[in-house]
Amino acid sequence: MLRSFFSKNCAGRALWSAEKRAFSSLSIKNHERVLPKRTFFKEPPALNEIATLTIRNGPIFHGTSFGANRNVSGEAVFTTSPVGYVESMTDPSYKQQILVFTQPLIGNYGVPSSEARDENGLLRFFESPGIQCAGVVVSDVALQYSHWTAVESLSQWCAREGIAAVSGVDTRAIVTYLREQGSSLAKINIGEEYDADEDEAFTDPGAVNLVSQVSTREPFFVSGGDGSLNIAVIDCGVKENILRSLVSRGASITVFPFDYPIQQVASNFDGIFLTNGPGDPTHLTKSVANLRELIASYNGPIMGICMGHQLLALASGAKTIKLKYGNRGHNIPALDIASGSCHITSQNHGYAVDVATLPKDWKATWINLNDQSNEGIAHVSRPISSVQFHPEARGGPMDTYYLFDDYIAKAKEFSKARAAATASA
Ligand SMILES: NC(=O)CC[C@H](N)C(=O)O
Repeated sequence: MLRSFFSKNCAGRALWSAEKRAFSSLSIKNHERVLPKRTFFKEPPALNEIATLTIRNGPIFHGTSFGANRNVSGEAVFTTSPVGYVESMTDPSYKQQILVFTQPLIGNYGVPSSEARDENGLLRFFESPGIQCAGVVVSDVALQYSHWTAVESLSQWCAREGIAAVSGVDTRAIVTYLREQGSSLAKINIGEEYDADEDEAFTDPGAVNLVSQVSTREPFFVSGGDGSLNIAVIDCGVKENILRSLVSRGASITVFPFDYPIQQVASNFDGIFLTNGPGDPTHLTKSVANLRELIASYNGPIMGICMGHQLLALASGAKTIKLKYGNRGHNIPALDIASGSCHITSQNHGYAVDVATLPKDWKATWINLNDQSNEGIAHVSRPISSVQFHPEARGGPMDTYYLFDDYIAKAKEFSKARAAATASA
């Protein structure tokens, strides 16, 4: 039975009516994240203009612009992914970051349509409705493109979305600097004029709650399977492929804003899922407090990915740390401690769980074989676990897809147990 809670406005938001069926598509809008309106720009790409990447207290790189005629600021980070620039750039976890690609040629297969949907009504090619990073830096951009899904070039896409883009710089030198000095604040200026010393022009994404900028404003529902398996997703900036991975396995999902008091409605669900998201997890004090109550009161399976992993760790009482330059790529080896097997994983994070601070009823389950940082935790006796890497991939290898199968199996088991308990009550 759905409680009247749903009809209340618990976080200053209008929620759907309790009188309607709990998870019916009649009661809430299907398949749409409620996000601030996107602004599109009409100007063509600023091609052949000088573009300057200035790293705060660091080197300055002059190249050529191929995106919007706008100056941007953010945190410069690098990714070693050879492909998947569309997926990376639309991943909300890259919010306010300037993404440097180590792959020398980017853009050669163009950009697919943002409108395309799959059979469940989810975005087909994008990980969110549009570009999330602030800017991109590449060694060489392909202005000519060819792919059956492509509708425009990387350059046209960046211009339309107001994203600054630089090519013709030595990305090896940038990456060498970032590896030695750590992820750094940076800005991209288009045109001849730039002021390397103008400190206030550097915005620090680590200083603010970025999740509130990318999480859905309202809960939404996506129907999957026969409707009997219901998962609640806490959206910290969810990648569409997390939603696809749940729905394609037969789950109906209700996606909640990041700070929603999930512990108050959790008993309606067969499992809770915590998503990826941008920025420093310690800003999300409300979400952590909600999770702490959830863990204390809910017996179903809880799974977290990346930001979700870090939030779960904070809720358990552990701490997170900022890594020097993070892990971003599609080729990162992670060891499953229990089985002793190594999997190649997709990653995008700057923070990590400090495994030394894990309370005794939690254990580390995965380790990064490049830098030995934590890649996963689990509760010692309950079906609660999370991973730092991205089992949903997109882009990247699908080696750890099976973690979704395991989670869905646990949710089905819990669903049966719930049904049996209700029947005998
Ligand atoms: N992809 C993610 O969820 C990233 C988590 C967090 N923002 C970090 O950088 O560590």
